[in-house]
Formats: sequence, structure tokens, C-alpha cells
Amino acid sequence: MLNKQQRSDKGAGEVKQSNMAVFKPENVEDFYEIGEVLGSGHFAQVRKVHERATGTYWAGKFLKIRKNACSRLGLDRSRLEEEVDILHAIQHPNIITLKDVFESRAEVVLVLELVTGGELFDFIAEKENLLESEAIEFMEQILKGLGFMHSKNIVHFDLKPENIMLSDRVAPHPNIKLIDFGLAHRFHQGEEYRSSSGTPQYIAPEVIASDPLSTAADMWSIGVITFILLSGLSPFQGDTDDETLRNIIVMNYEFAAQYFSMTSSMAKDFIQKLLPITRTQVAKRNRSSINMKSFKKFNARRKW
Ligand SMILES: COc1cc(-c2ccc3ncc(-c4cccc([C@@H](O)NCCN(C)C)c4)n3n2)ccc1O
Repeated sequence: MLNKQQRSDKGAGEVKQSNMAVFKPENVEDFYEIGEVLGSGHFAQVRKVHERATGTYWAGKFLKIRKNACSRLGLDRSRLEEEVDILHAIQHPNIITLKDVFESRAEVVLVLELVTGGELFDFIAEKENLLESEAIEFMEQILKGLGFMHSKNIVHFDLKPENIMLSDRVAPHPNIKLIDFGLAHRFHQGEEYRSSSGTPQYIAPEVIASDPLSTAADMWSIGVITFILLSGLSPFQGDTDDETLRNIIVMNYEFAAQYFSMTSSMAKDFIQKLLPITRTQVAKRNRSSINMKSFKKFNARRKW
């Protein structure tokens, strides 16, 4: 488990308590041989790593950590601590497993279960779209992992096909693994939580409106993912992020006959329950201009 160490720092006569997590200070290369790059993003790189003691292969997520609060280079350490806490709290067959955490001067390394089947995103892209029976198999596993997270009051907040990986894409029934808990949050009793982070195509209207968030935001993303699995189309995707966000606010989506003629009414009903068109949103869609005030405020805040 994560070692939380109570530290008291004396500064200007006051005693400040900081509850910084302490990860393994040893050099990760003493225990793992660092291999090929599997993928990379902002301030993070995922590499294949080989455990010296057992010969097992793992995935190492190498993260650059901000040196101080004023720096914009690197990830916020408290954000990373929450991700590690959350990963430790959720052990489930459909959620990636965290094995170890190492820390050097400005880098933290998460040692994670290696999955070799790639992203669901690529799997769909190669198949255009899936049979409804295949989509159901994937959704069942995604919802099992997500249901387990939600039962522990943990919300992912960045569900998208790129963060859903397959253990082995050639297996007849590939196993799903949810990854990337960099935006995840564990809710405490009575807590109000707002965030303007996420990926435009998949974020819920309440994120754009900066309303208090809940597990419902993940269920909205599940509706978008299901729509994509069954049609190959992204329901709210516009030519720009702004257009995508506008489409979400006014609930501008439809089941185009050209793409949904083979889709069951049960599947469309499932999506409509996850992407509910409220009376307010129908009214907005009928009005010439959408509620630009909340949209402009969101635009000013958003972090991508
Ligand atoms: C727990 O958080 C993460 C786990 C992983 C992870 C875990 C196990 C694992 N086995 C293989 C891979 C892998 C293979 C190819 C590319 C990538 C990664 O660069 N792209 C993953 C999705 N991306 C949008 C975060 C990751 N991973 N990636 C990636 C990013 C995370 O934020």
C-alpha cells in the first residue's frame, strides 16, 4: 500500500503538516530493465519493463513531476498521489493493476500490469464498427470494471476508447482493462466536486456547465462510447473542439439511418438513457442561440 508519511515542516515559526506520500526511493533500474517505448503523452511515457528477479514483463508509466508549485513543467504531485491511491483501492479483472511506485528527483514510475492487445480505439478503427453482440461483450466488461469503481465512490472522468485496452486482441473474447486514472477522483461523503478537464467528445454537459459532478459523468461517456462501438461515428464530434462542446450542450445527436439501420431498438434505448435529452436541452436546441455564458466560462477554464 502507499506509505503516507506525516511530515512537519517548520517555516517562519509555524508548523505546517504535509501529508506527502512516500514512494520507493530506490532506483527503478536496480529492479527493472527499461525496454521499448509503448506510447507517450504530456509529461508521461509508457515503456515495457522487464523485472530482473522474475523475468516478468510489466508496463512502466514514467511521469515528470513539477519541481515546485510555480512550475508548469510536469504533473502536479498531489494529482499523482490521488491516482496512485485510487489504483491501490481498485483491484478488479477489468481494471489495470498497479504493482509498484518508484520516485527519483523529478520522476515517478508506476509499474503496472502489461497489456498487449492495444487500445479498443484501434480495434474499432480496424473493424469500422462491431457486431452488436461484440459490442455487448465489451460493454459488459467495461461496466463491470466501472461499476466496481463507482461502488467505491471513485469516478474515472476520462473514459474513452483510448483508455480502454485489450489484454489480447486475437483472443476470441479479449479481456478489457480500464487505464489512465490521471483525472479520476474518489468522492467523500457530502463532497461537492467540479472539474473542467476531460476529452471534448466524451465529456458530459455538467462538466461544460461547471456543475457539481458525480458518477453520472462516467455514464454519459459510456453512452458516447456505445454510440461509437455500434456505428463508428462519434455522436457530438464537430470540426473543432468548440463545435463539439456546442453539440453536447444542445444535445445535437441522432441515430442516422445509414449507420443505425442494423442496430436494435434495445441498444438505441440504452444509449438514449445514457445521453438523456432533457426538456431544457430540447428547448436549447430549438432556440437559435445556446447558453453562451456557461460555454464561454468553460472555454476560459478548460485544460487541454
Ligand atoms: C494507469 O494509467 C495508465 C496505464 C497505462 C498502461 C498500462 C498498461 C499498459 N500495457 C500496455 C500499455 C500501453 C501500450 C501502448 C500504448 C500505451 C499508451 O501510450 N497509450 C494508452 C492510452 N493513452 C491514451 C493513455 C500504453 N499500457 N498502458 C497507460 C496510461 C495510463 O495513464
